[in-house]
Amino acid sequence: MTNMLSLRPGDRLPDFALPGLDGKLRKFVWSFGGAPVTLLVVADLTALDPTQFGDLRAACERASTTLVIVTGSEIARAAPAWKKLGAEPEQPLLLCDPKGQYLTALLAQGGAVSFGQAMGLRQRVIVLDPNQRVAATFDTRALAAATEAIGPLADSVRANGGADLLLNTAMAPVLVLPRVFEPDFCTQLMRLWAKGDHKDSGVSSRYGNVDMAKLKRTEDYMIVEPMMQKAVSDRLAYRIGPELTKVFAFDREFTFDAHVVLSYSAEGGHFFAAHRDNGAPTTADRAFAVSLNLNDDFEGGELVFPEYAGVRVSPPAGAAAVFSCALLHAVGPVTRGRRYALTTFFRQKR
Ligand SMILES: O=C(O)CCC(=O)C(=O)O
Ligand SMILES: [Fe+2]
Repeated sequence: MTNMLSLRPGDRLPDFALPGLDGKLRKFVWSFGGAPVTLLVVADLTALDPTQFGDLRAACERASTTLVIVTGSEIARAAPAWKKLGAEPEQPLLLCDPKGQYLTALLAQGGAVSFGQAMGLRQRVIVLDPNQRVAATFDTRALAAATEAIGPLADSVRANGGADLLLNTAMAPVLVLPRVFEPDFCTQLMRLWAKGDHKDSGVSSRYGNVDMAKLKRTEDYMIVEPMMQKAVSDRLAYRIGPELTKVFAFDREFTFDAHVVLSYSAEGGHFFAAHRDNGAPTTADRAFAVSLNLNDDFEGGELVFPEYAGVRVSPPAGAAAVFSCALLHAVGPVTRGRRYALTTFFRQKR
C-alpha cells in the first residue's frame, strides 16, 4: 500500500497485515465474512472519545457490520487505552501500526502526496462493502458522521441481492460488479454520446475489420476526449483490475482498447448477434470484455451467453459485466427505450 492509495467509492482497498494486541499478525481480509466492514483509522488511540466510540460500536452492531480499528499507537500504549474504551481484547479487532506502514496512506488526504502523518488526518472511518471495496469515507466528525450513516449505507452495499435466486442451470462465468461508475459519471457518458458523432457502425476495425453489417447494428461513440478516456480507464483499473486477479487469477499487466459507448434503441432495431471478442489476429491479445450499462430505463438488451444455457445478464446501471473474450455472447433486442453501454477490453501487455 502506498501513500497514493485511492479511497474513492468503488475502489478496492488493498490487503494489509498488522499485529493485534497479542502481537500476532492478522490480515485485514480475514475480517471479511460476508458483511460490510467499518474500518476506523485513528492515529492516537488515547485521543479517541469513549462515548463516540461506544456509539459507533453500537451502530455497527445494529447495522450488522464488522468493526475493525487500526491505530498508530504501539501495543504497550494501546492496551490500557483499549481497556478504558471498554473494549475486549479481540472484540472488536484492534490492529497496531506504530511505524505508520499503512496508517499514513489510510489517513492521507485526497490524493495529495503525504510526507508523514502531520499532513494527514488524525481519524477517518472507511466503510467497505463485503468485497473490500470502499462504500464511503468519513473525514470530518468521522465517528459521529459514520454512526449516523452506517445503517442505510451498509444496506446499500450488502451483497445479498441474489439470496432468493437458486441457479439450477449452467452459469456463465461472468463477473457482475456493482458500483464501477457513479450515477453522475454514467450521465456524463450518455451526454458525450448525445453530443458526439455516433454512427450506425457497419465496419469497425475494433472488431477486426470484418463486415459487421449482419452481425451488429448499433450507434457508437468512440471516446476521444483524453480526460474522459482517463476517467474511464482509472475506474476500470482500480475497480475491475483487482477483481481479475482475485476471480480469474489474472495478474498480467494490461492496457485498454478504445472505450466506446454503444447505444441500442428499440425503434432502430439495433442488435449485436453472437460473437467472440478475440477472434481476429488484431484482437487476439484481448483478455476480458467489459460491458457496463449506463442506464436502466429500457427493456430487453440483455447480454446472452449461448454456450452456458443461454443465461441472460442485465446488470443495473453503473455495474460492469466482465467476462473472458473467448466466450460467445450476444445482445438481445431492446424492446422498449434505448440502452447505453460502455464497452471496452482489457488487453494483455506484450
Ligand atoms: O452491448 C454490449 O453490452 C456488448 C457489446 C459487445 O459485445 C462488444 O462490444 O463486443
Ligand atoms: Fe462482444
